[in-house]
Amino acid sequence: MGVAVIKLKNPPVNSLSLEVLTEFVISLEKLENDKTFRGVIVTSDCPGIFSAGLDLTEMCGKSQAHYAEYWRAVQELWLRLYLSNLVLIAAINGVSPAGGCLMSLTCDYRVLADNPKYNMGLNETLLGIVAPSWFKDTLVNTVGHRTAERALQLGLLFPPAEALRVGMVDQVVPEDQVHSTALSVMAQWLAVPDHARQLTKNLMRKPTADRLVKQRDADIQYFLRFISRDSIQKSLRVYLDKLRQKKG
Ligand SMILES: CCCCCCCCCCCCC/C=C/C(=O)SCCNC(=O)CCNC(=O)[C@H](O)C(C)(C)COP(=O)(O)OP(=O)(O)OC[C@H]1O[C@@H](n2cnc3c(N)ncnc32)[C@H](O)[C@@H]1OP(=O)(O)O
Repeated sequence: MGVAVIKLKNPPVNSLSLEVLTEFVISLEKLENDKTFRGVIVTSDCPGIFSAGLDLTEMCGKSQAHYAEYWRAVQELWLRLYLSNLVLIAAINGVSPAGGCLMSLTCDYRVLADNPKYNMGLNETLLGIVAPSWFKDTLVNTVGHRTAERALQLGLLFPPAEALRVGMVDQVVPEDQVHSTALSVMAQWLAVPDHARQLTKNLMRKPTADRLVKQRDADIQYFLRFISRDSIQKSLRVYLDKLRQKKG
């Protein structure tokens, strides 16, 4: 039925490095241009981890030029995914904090594996950073304003039952059924004529995407100012050190 599977593979935690973001955009563009494909299942090849989100090492201790290049790549992937003409279904087979959650929120439908460890949410505040307005918009468009307001301020990571309850995911299924469920949901979405579904998707999502498109450069400058602050760099270093020391 013209369905591709994009399996993220950047061990150990599928962090969204500049390279991963760039390759993801290229793969998506190829699929968009190949008319034999109408849908994509986005999933992970890293056991237990859908994606650890943006790569913190790309946002810490690097040059301004690097931050700018990285942020443009984050924007680009979000725009491509959010406005994709393809049906995108996230088969979430692991934990998905922050950017990992955002990636799934850009999809048209989310199937999450029923494993209490597989938390998802925008936890940026717990790192001492702030989810940008377009991350916020994506969450609001999915779960509504009040749930998003509370989740964003508290940096909540929802276990599967809670994620389902607040509407962050559409279905929670046993782990071994995530892929087959994504495939059967895909069949339902592909039963709708492409042009009508695509125009409707655009109607729903373009106003949100346009807000970023209209001020992409300003958004990059905003990010640069924010991420370069000593206090923010310090928060990121402390968080990364905590992650690294967890093992030792
Ligand atoms: C005035 C207002 C202004 C507003 C302006 C806004 C401007 C914009 C501001 C900036 C916005 C940024 C938005 C950020 C989005 C993000 O996505 S930030 C990333 C958030 N991610 C996380 O918090 C997840 C962190 N990771 C984990 O919790 C765990 O690693 C895990 C995913 C649950 C997996 O656990 P486990 O299997 O136990 O693996 P670990 O041992 O923890 O990790 C293995 C190695 O991987 C490294 N690592 C983990 N996550 C990341 C990451 N996101 N980036 C880079 N590296 C990561 C970890 O350090 C380990 O490394 P080593 O010890 O070197 O092996």
